[in-house]
Amino acid sequence: MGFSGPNAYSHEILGVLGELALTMEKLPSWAAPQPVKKNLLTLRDEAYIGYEPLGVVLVIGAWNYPFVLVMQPLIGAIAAGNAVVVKPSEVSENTARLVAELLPQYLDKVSVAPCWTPGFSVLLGWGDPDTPALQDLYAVITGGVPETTELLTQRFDHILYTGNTAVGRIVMAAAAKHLTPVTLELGGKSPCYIDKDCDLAVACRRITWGKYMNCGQTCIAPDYILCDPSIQSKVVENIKATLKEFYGEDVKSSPDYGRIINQRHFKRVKSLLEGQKIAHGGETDEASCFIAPTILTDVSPESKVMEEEIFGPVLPIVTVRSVEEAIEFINLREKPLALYVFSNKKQLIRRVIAETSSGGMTANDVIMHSVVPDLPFGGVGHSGMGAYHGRFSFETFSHRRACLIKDLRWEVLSKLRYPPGSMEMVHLAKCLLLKQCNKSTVAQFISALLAGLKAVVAKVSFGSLLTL
Ligand SMILES: NC(=O)c1ccc[n+]([C@@H]2O[C@H](COP(=O)([O-])OP(=O)(O)OC[C@H]3O[C@@H](n4cnc5c(N)ncnc54)[C@H](O)[C@@H]3O)[C@@H](O)[C@H]2O)c1
Ligand SMILES: CC(C)=CCC/C(C)=C/CC/C(C)=C/C=O
Repeated sequence: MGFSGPNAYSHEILGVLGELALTMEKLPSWAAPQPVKKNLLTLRDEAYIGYEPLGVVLVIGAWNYPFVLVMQPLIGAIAAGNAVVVKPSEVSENTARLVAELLPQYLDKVSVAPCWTPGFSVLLGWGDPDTPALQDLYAVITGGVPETTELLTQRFDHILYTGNTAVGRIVMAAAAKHLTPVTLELGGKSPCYIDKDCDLAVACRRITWGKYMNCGQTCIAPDYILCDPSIQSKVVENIKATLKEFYGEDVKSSPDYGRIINQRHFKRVKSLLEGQKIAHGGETDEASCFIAPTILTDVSPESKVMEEEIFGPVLPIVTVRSVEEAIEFINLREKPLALYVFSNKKQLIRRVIAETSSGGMTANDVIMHSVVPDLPFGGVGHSGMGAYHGRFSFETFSHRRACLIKDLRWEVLSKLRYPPGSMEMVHLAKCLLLKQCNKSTVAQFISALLAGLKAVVAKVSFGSLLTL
C-alpha cells in the first residue's frame, strides 16, 4: 500500500495509542458492577450488572490497516479479561510477521487462561494439552485461508472478524457450529450526498482526503457521490484542485499517495473504469499497482462500479435531482458502513439521518465519526454486526451478567408469587411492580404487611418464652 512514515504513524499507531490511553483511564469504571433501578419488590436487594470475560476471543484482521485492525480489538478483549488469539491478514505479510514477533515480547505471561480449552494447546503447539500453566494468553497465528479455516474449526467464545462480506458469511457459519457469537466488521458502498447549499471547496477538500487516503482502500471511504447535476462540474473542479494541493503535479511521486495492495485488486479496480466517463485521472501502471486518483461523472446506477464496493481511488458521481431522490437511492441498496451528507441546512442533515440507516455517519466531513472515542464503530445489515472501540469493545468482549442478591428475610413479600394464586395477589403484585395502586390494593398490601409483622412478632415472643 506504500504508507509513508507519517501516514503509517497517524493511520495505524495513533489510534492504537489513543485506545490504550482511554482504556487504561476508563477501565475501572467500565468494569465496576453497575447497580440497576429497583422496584418495590426488590427494594431491599442488591441488583446489578456484573461484567465477566467471555473466555477465548479470536480476532481476524484485514490487510488495509493491518496493525490497528488487530490491535484495537485486542486492547478491548484484554481489558475485558479474555485470552486472545490474533490472526493478522496474510495479505499484509510484513505487518503479520511483525505482530507475531512483537506481541510475545511485550505482553505478560499469565499462568492459566480463564476458560482453557485443551484443543488450543495442540493447535498452537504448546506441548502437553493437560498442563496449560505458564502459557501465553495472547497468541498470534499467521497464515492464510487454510490456517484460518483450521482455526475456525476450534471453539472460541467470541470471534471478531474484519474483512469482506463473503468471508464474513464463512466466519459466521463456522461460529454457528459452536454457538459462538460474532462481531463482523464488513464493508460496503458508503454514499456521500452533497447538497447544493454548502461550501463546495471545504466539502470537496474533506471528501478528497477521505476518498484517496490509503489509495481508496479504507472501509469507510466515501464510495460514491450523489449530487444535483447543476453542481457536478464544480464538484469535479474542486476535487481536482484539492488533489493538486495534496499530492502535487505528479501524484505518482507523492509520498502521501499509496498503491493498490496487489495485482488482483489492481485488476479488479482497473476493470471498474471500463466504459465510464473519466473526468479526471484514469492513469494506471500495473507493475507498481498505481491507479491515479480518478473521478467518474454521470455514472449510471446500473454500472458495475455502482454494484460492488470500489475499495480503490475511483470516485463515481451519480446525479440526483433532490434530497428525496438521494434518500431513495440509498435506501434501495444494502445498508452501508458509513454515510456522509454535506449541507448548510441542519434540518436537511437531520432528515437524511432520520430516513436512512448505516453503521455510522458523519455530516459535513468524512471518516471522522470513527475516531470519536465514545462512539461505537460497526456496521448494520450487510455492512456488519456488533461494534467496538473504547467502551463498546469492553462490552463486546464481556458477558453482562444479571446479578441479584436477596436476603432470606421478608418472606412476606415472596408470598405474592407462591401458590395458591389469587386475583388479590395479582393486583398486589401489579401495584408493587407497575406502581398502579388503587385504594383497595394499598389496603391489601398494608394488611399483608401487618399480617407478616404479626407472624414475626409472634415467632419472636414464642422464642423468648421458650428461653425463659
Ligand atoms: N468494517 C471495518 O472495520 C473494516 C475495516 C477494514 C476493511 N473492511 C472491509 O474488508 C474488505 C477488505 O478486506 P479483505 O476481505 O480483502 O481482507 P483480507 O483478504 O485480509 O481478509 C480478511 C481476513 O479473512 C481471512 N480470510 C480470507 N479468506 C478466508 C476464508 N476463505 N476463510 C477464512 N478466512 C479467510 C484472511 O486470512 C484475513 O485475515 C473490504 O470490504 C473492507 O470494506 C472493513
Ligand atoms: C488519520 C485518521 C483520522 C484516520 C485513518 C483511517 C482510519 C479511520 C483507520 C482506522 C481503521 C479503520 C476503521 C479502517 C477501515 O478500513
